[in-house]
Amino acid sequence: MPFDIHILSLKDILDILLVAFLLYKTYKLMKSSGSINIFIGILVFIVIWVIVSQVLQMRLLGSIFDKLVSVGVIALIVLFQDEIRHFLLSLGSRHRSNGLFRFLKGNKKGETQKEDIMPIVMACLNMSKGKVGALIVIEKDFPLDDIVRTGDVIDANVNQRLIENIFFKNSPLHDGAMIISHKRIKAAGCILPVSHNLDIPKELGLRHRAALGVSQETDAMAVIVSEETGGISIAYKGQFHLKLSAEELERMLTNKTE
Ligand SMILES: Nc1ncnc2c1ncn2[C@@H]1O[C@H](COP(=O)(O)OP(=O)(O)OP(=O)(O)O)[C@@H](O)[C@H]1O
Repeated sequence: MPFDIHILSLKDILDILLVAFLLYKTYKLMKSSGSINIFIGILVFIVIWVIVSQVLQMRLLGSIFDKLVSVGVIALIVLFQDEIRHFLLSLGSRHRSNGLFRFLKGNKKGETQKEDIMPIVMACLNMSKGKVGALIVIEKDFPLDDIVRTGDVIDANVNQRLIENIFFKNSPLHDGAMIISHKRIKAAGCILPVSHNLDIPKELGLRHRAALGVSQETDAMAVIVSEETGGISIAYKGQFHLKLSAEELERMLTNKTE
């Protein structure tokens, strides 16, 4: 068979770059959801498959691997439905609202009002001083109605004293998460999906895991005040931003980090 010399065209380079980008995105997604070993396993399988069927051209083993790959795609979709949903969500939400929070919707693009986030910032700072544990989830484009249903609906203005009151240790609603949407405290005492990421530091317990979980499955931002240390952290897009100062918290909430 004559050797086919093929000069790389611009399209090929673009093709390679896109595949590299997709692989990188998949790697990051798998890492944040704690499925990195599965990702490495799949890569190893693909390499073996390519060697067996393309390089060595072993027909019998190659055809078995081909069959496995065609069934495997469906298995992967079932296995990674959450990750795929998160990936599509992050692709979609990037092109909408330019990072403005849904609870601030109603403001024009780029007009995030400081007074809208200050009650949250001030409440978190006070709860941090008093070591009152809190978990506040701010909805963006992905609707959190299913999560709201797990708690008690409040539907009140975002108000510093109300936030502190809800998380006060003996309050009936202090357990679980508060959901803020459309500039309103929608609900409290809500149950969030817990992240199964194995890389989460041991000292971070369920409150932090739940915050990371919701940030992996939706595009919401979760603010955590630690009951143990008083530290304020944010989970966003499957990543922790730990031990934030007041300025950092304010900056992240006004979404200047985007
Ligand atoms: N799935 C969940 N959804 C919402 N809230 C949760 C969930 N799991 C735990 N919590 C909240 O976290 C609290 C338990 O926090 P835990 O001490 O395990 O977490 P932590 O991350 O170590 O935080 P802290 O630093 O405040 O102790 C529970 O009382 C509850 O209010």
